[in-house]
Amino acid sequence: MSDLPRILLIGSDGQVGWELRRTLAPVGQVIAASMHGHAGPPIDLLDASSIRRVFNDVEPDAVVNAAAYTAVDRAETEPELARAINADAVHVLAELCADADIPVVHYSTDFVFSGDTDHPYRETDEPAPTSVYGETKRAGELALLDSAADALVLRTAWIYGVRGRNFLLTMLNLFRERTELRIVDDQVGTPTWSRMLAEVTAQVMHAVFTGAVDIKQVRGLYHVTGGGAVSWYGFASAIREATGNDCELTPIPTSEYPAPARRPPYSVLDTSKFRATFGLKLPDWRHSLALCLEDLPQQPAPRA
Ligand SMILES: NC(=O)C1=CN([C@@H]2O[C@H](COP(=O)(O)OP(=O)(O)OC[C@H]3O[C@@H](n4cnc5c(N)ncnc54)[C@H](OP(=O)(O)O)[C@@H]3O)[C@@H](O)[C@H]2O)C=CC1
Ligand SMILES: Cc1cn([C@H]2C[C@H](O)[C@@H](COP(=O)(O)OP(=O)(O)O[C@H]3O[C@@H](C)C(=O)[C@@H](O)[C@H]3O)O2)c(=O)[nH]c1=O
Repeated sequence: MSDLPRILLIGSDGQVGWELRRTLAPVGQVIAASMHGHAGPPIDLLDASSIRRVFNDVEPDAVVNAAAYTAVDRAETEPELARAINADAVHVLAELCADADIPVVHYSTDFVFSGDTDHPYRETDEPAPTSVYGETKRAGELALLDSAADALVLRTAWIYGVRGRNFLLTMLNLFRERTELRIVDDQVGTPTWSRMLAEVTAQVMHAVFTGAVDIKQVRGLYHVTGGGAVSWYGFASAIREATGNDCELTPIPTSEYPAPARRPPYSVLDTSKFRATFGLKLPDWRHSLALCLEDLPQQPAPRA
């Protein structure tokens, strides 16, 4: 039997969850729960009894919840499903973690903000979500922050990586298929590498387990993204440049890319509270993009 603390990781097949499996391994004994139970117990966040059963079987020393309903456009027509996963299930987790008196880490999103601003959002700024996804994620934040649980709610943004559904992989696929792409240039945020987020999460968990920080003192809400800011067009251009693709990119306004869900025009997050509390650096998005691209199994060949 390992003396390491037992970490119940929920959503271990998602893009962040998959990275957390590796980064949390030196910090604790990771029990990787997921919908389909590939690497650990199956769990269905739509079923409170499933959450309670897994929790009681695992007897965790901490919980990390990386599961969520993340289909931003589809959520507009499936609000009940999005709410059940992003808010109701989190409420159940909050109660379980509070009763067991164990820490819980949870992720939220820049989409809790309207984006009608031009300065980086701080944790003290009032959320005003303009999409079902954003609304349900805000409800999930409150389920933890208003509970007695020792919760760390990490609000992040624009996650990409070598796995899962994300903008980087979408662009690399489209670069192969198309000669021209039109990309919105009036939504500004900060791309965040899934592995970087998983690494800082592990460092925070380590600090909590070793007592380097007192969870009772630091519990609460934190903004955690890469550094810097860019539009989706700027991000696509950087990916194109770094991978030597010659697909032509045209900047367009959001009005020319209609979608069911409204996205915030400006959702840069001020991460100074997180950096100061935990003494951690958050690399600039360009730096992380370069590291992530090194890790891609296959670079698409530039067209001849
Ligand atoms: N992606 C992004 O750009 C951003 C994400 N976030 C937040 O970060 C966190 C991680 O996101 P990310 O890794 O991108 O998300 P993914 O969509 O990649 O992964 C989410 C995981 O949750 C699982 N899941 C969905 N429904 C259930 C359910 N009913 N029971 C159990 N598991 C379920 C999914 O399983 P399956 O695949 O089988 O459906 C999937 O593996 C989330 O809280 C998200 O809201 C915040 C900001 C930006
Ligand atoms: C494919 C494509 C997208 N776009 C735009 C649409 C959209 O405004 C933007 C990003 O599109 P995506 O669908 O990849 O990303 P989107 O679902 O908006 O991403 C969001 O996901 C959720 C989960 C979050 O929490 C957010 O932080 C954010 O990352 O790019 C173009 O302009 N042209 C294109 O060809």
